[in-house]
Amino acid sequence: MTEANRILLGVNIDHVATLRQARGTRYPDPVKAALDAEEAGADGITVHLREDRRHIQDRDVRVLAEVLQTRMNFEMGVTEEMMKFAEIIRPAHVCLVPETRQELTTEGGLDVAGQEARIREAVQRLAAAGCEVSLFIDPDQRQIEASARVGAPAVELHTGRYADAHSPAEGAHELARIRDGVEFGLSHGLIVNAGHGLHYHNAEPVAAIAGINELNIGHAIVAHALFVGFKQAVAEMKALIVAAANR
Ligand SMILES: CC(=O)[C@@H](O)[C@H](O)COP(=O)(O)O
Ligand SMILES: NCC(=O)COP(=O)(O)O
Repeated sequence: MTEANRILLGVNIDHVATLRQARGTRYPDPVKAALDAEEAGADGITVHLREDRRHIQDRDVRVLAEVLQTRMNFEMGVTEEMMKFAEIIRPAHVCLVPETRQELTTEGGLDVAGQEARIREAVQRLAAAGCEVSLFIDPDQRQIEASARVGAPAVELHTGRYADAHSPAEGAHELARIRDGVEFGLSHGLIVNAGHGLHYHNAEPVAAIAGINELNIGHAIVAHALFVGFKQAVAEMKALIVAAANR
């Protein structure tokens, strides 16, 4: 019997909170979504506490830290406010992401190469708080090398350009960049995750890349959950990526 290839699914619940914040209600509760996701096979829960608090709120993160059975992947911008918050919450994983106020969603990867001293200091502070740090970067050799140099144990490759490709040729080109990035990251001793913009029709080729550790997927799961329920949406995505990783 051959051993199955392992691939983890991190479920991002930000957009459950987006729906709640649209009306300032108490529902839908991202904490309930997180617990349902765990029951349905999520390996971790991802939340992005944005500086403008457009979706996830501080309280959501505090409650999740107390109730999650799996682990939290806390996405944050590299600001002193977020650093202090993470040092209090001490999530198992912290993913450092670039953030700009006006963006609709995270537009590109973190420029680690352009600010190594600042990112190194953040990685060291978070590691001292017991967090495993990953850096959300474009699949770019220069950024991967810089991520290894600053001492991050993991990177998450931004799959947005692949997801937004306008033609099959562009999609294939972006997928090849991700595949090369995974190989390059592994050769530098990094744990390599990926995510952003992945959905039920484009996640399989990424999941099939050998050596990839985890996919973080949110918007598409939340959208599908409207029609099939949260647990079913998570279970379908998990089955899809596990099958792709073992094909
Ligand atoms: C960093 C990242 O890719 C996720 O946080 C994703 O962007 C979901 O949050 P937003 O849709 O607010 O960007
Ligand atoms: N880091 C990517 C993530 O958490 C999920 O992004 P998306 O699936 O909501 O685009």
